Formats: sequence, C-alpha cells, structure tokens
Amino acid sequence: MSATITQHIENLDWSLHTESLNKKGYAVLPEILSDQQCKQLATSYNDNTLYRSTIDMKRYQFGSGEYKYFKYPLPDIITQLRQSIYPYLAAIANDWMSKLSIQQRFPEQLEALLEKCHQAGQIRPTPLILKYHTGDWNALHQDLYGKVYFPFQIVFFLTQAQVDYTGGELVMVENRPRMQSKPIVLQPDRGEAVIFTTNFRPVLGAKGYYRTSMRHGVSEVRSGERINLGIIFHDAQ
Ligand SMILES: O=C(O)CCC(=O)C(=O)O
Ligand SMILES: [Fe+2]
Repeated sequence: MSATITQHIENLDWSLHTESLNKKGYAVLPEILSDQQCKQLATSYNDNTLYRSTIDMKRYQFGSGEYKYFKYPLPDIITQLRQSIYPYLAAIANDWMSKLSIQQRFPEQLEALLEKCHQAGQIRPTPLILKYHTGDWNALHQDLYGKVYFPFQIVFFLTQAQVDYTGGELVMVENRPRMQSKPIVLQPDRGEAVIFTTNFRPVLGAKGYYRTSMRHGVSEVRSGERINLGIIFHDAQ
C-alpha cells in the first residue's frame, strides 16, 4: 500500500470524524486528494478499460447524468483509500450495531468483508465515478446492492464548486421516525471527501437508541461539469 495515502489517512483526526458520524451521520474529510490526483481520476473517466459498466441515469430514472462502475482490479489509489479507511469505519459500524442491539459485526479488515460478500453471491465491485453537466442531478437513493452491506460510504470531490461547476450540492435527507425529515446540503471543495451513512444510524432517544435512515443525492448542476468518485465498501450482487 502506498505510504503516502495510508499515512495521510492515519493522520486524520479520527476522533473528530467519529464524533461527527455519531452525531450527524456524516463527516467531511479535508484535503484527502491532491489537485494532481483529482485531475488524474477525473481524466480517467474517459478510459473505458477501467470500467465494467456505464449507466445513463435518465434511462433508469435515477436522475440525469452518467456514471461508470470500476472493474477489478481497481486502480491502486482506490484500493488504497478503501483499505486504509475501512478499519476506522468498521469500529464505528460495530459500535452502531451494538447500540441498536443488532447481532451483526463487521470484520476488522476490508478483505474479510469482501469475502462475506462473495459468499453471499455479491462479487461485483461498487466504486464508481459520476459525471454531471448543466441540468443533471441524482435522485435521493441508497446504495445497498445486496444482503451484505456496510453502513458507511464515501464520496470524493474531484472538481471545484464555483470554478468547474455551480449548483450540484451533495444532498442528504435523514428520515426521523414519526418526525419530519432533516435536510443536509454540502458543497465541499475539490480534494475533500464526505463519509456518510449508507442506510441507518443510531440516535439516542428517551427509550434508548432508535434508527434514522439516510438517503443521498445531488441537486441540479446549474452550470459546468461536476465529477465525483464514490467508494462503497461492499460488493454488489
Ligand atoms: O455525485 C455525488 O456526489 C453522489 C454520488 C453517489 O450517489 C455515490 O457516491 O453513491
Ligand atoms: Fe449513491
């Protein structure tokens, strides 16, 4: 694994990000990717040897825009990010399962989670790269892809808001049982990343922990071109 990415991930303030995930269901990671890395990943959108499929979002009524799923073996940088971030999130995931009295526990290393996916017939890689132009958007959704799913995912911003595009905010909606939903709207800088809840998280109420579920999407891009990298940890059916 590349020392620089692993080191960089180790040096993040994980107690701060853990607190943010526990309190809000998301955390913004500062300056994860360099401008050069963002540029390289964004350019690789056009290299079709890297992908297993291309999705026209309009065709599936997912919104408007296009995305591509990477094939295995993933580009090194994606493998490194996925492997080095996973253990921090697995610890939080297990704490969440225990708070919600759910038996399930997640392994400490990504390889073991992927093994579980494979045993469940989920063998296709899920990291993806998304490209939106003026007028494009992404409907609110969840990325579960099968019985085995990890409660966190990450989206990396490869283009710069107000420079490369306007609009195109990352939108999250938290469904609170018997209450109105909470909207969250973020527009991080290029190189930053947002970790968020894939499905649900524990919230402490008067009678103990209850679940709130989260969906995410992207508001309409008003101008320009917006390219993001999504890292989902479980494989798909
Ligand atoms: O384009 C975005 O910011 C969101 C992409 C997305 O839905 C994902 O990464 O799962
Ligand atoms: Fe998504």
